[in-house]
Amino acid sequence: MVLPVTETHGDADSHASAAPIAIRVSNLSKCYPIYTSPKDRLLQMFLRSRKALYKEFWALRDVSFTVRRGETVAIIGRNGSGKSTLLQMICGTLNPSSGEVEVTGKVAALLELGAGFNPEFTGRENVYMAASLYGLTNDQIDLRFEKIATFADIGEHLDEPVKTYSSGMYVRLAFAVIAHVDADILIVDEALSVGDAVFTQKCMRFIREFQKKGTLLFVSHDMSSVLNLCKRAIWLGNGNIVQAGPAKEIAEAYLQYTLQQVYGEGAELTAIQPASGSGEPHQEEEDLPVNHEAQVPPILNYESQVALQDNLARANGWKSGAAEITAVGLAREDGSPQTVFHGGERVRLSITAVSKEGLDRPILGFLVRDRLGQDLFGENTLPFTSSNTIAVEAGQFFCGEFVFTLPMLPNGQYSVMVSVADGDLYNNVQHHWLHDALILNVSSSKIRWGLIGIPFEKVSLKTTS
Ligand SMILES: Nc1ncnc2c1ncn2[C@@H]1O[C@H](COP(=O)(O)OP(=O)(O)OP(=O)(O)O)[C@@H](O)[C@H]1O
Repeated sequence: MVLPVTETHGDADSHASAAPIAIRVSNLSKCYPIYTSPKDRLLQMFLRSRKALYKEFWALRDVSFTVRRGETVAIIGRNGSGKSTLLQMICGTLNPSSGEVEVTGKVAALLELGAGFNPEFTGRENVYMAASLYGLTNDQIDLRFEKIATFADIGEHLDEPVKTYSSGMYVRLAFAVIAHVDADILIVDEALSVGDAVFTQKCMRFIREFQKKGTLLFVSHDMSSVLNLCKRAIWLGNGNIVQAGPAKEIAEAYLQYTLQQVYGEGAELTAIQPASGSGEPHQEEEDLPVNHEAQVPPILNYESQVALQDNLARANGWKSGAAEITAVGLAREDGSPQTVFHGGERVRLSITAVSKEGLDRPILGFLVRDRLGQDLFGENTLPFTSSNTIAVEAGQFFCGEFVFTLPMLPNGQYSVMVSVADGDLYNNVQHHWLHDALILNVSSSKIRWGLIGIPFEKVSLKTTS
């Protein structure tokens, strides 16, 4: 295995069709009584069912589907479409008006801020309370507490009442608990997005690991997260299933629907089916305008600012003890320090490590990941040094440098994973791996589409006969 190594992402869905059913939702409905005045609500208590002083509001109506063990299924839909209502009934925190939910296995949920913890209790007390609700004994919680606290990483706030927590701290603790209760089914919603980049990455790593064996229901308005994590999606609208099927198909249909809502009736959007042979380009390659100039300035100012955050001391990861990364830095190409960079700028990324036991063929590598943990780009020293490898002795420091053009990234936070290994292309051993040694904060980016931007040199609009 050679650096940078892509961690294996769970592909549980590929065998999902043969797997037993983990969640069965049958004709599930939830009706809320809506009173025009509080007085009517009171009066209704006396009248019981003799006369209805309320209107019925069906938050969910006759919803049925199954999820097999090992599947990751997205639940999407506009605000108020019934997603939380459905998930609360799957968790057992809300009773259905009719229909049934059958769940095989232990369900743990990270649903909306505010759910779950007692605000008057400290974080520590809430961990014990929440974990015991998930069936853990006090002894089991004692044994796992350190891991939960390390995952949450909220320091001394753990002994303060939860009501004083920021939303990020709250989610950190809530996720740390559900990650350590041996859940078979996880339900995660948008609440996750309030965490910072380091925490979100930690959660995504946990989720990807969980996907290898567990069942996941993932609620999101972010279609790129849905496509990245899920193979199947269920679209809810006004309490009904609008469409269910492959995530790509559903996400595209949902996107078209939401765009239609934005455009209104003035423009009707129709789905386009590819005609046979439509994959062929309309123009021969040689007809396309080619710009031969070496350095063409971009016609738009795509500049995005990349602010650097050294996270080495707080980075998550693991080590064997044979070698350790001691510094990671991003500087100008000439090596001079800088804390704010621009997309398209030439930069130098350096990784310094120390050998503890002596390494025959050290390798240093890095990988830049977006907030969902998707690998964007990276490299390791091996392909460049295989013909003149260096050996390092115990106690010796060594440094790998990578000079490249910083790509233009959409706004957001990115983490830089770094690692040190020893070996060659076919046989190498990782010694120190840090998931988020550097954080890149990208702002003012004009890049709107895709994971990475490119500078467009020529864009035109003209009429053709
Ligand atoms: N206790 C309640 N009493 C009356 N109506 C309710 C109650 N709880 C939810 N609703 C209504 O049920 C509908 C579905 O709500 P739900 O919270 O499930 O939607 P959602 O899809 O999760 O929305 P969001 O994306 O905003 O979280 C909404 O119209 C909401 O106003």
